[in-house]
Amino acid sequence: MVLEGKSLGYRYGKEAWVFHNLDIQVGADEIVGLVGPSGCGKSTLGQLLAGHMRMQEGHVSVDGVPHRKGSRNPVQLVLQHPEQAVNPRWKLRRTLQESGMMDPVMRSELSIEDTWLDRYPNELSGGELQRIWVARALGPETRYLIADEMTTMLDAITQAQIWHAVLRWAERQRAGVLVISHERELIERLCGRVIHFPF
Ligand SMILES: Nc1ncnc2c1ncn2[C@@H]1O[C@H](COP(=O)(O)OP(=O)(O)OP(=O)(O)O)[C@@H](O)[C@H]1O
Repeated sequence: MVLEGKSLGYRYGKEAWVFHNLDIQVGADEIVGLVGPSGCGKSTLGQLLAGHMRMQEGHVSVDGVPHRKGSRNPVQLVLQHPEQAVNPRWKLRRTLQESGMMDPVMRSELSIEDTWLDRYPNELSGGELQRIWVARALGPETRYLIADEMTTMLDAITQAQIWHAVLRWAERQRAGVLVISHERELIERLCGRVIHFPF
């Protein structure tokens, strides 16, 4: 079981290629770090693996099947700014319900309080809203999580809580996680394998 990108290439418009002929694998059950200098293409790669951008070269497969982003994407991407990921006009209960993610265990592990669910996104703090985004991403159909600077803006306690919940979820679900981060300590603590990009 593996999330696999083969011979990937991407360029924005007529700009130079960000990368070319790139192969990457993240096994289910694996926590893999992706590190590299600013601008080298880590976020671009994350978007391609999650199917959020159209491939220009190569292909991505999820557990041996070509990746097609449907209503239940098995590859979930969580970024830094949750306010851009949720519908500002929906109360958060609806946001979680729409994703089929009302699992009380997950909510408890992420310390999501029931009262938050009756609020709009702008009525929560950044850290509270990020927990909602993470909960939404970790549904039963999710096979791989791509965490692109997912906890960078958060305080140490919230960071630790979120990662603790993600690691427990990954273990239960036998899911793979790709951790994109500039924080070396975090990568060293979490990841069994680290990919240095560009490679
Ligand atoms: N929408 C865009 N249009 C044009 N160029 C872009 C766009 N998004 C990113 N780029 C360029 O593509 C390259 C790779 O960007 P990307 O965000 O993938 O890098 P990164 O490694 O994630 O960087 P950082 O560590 O700073 O987040 C950079 O040179 C960037 O300027």
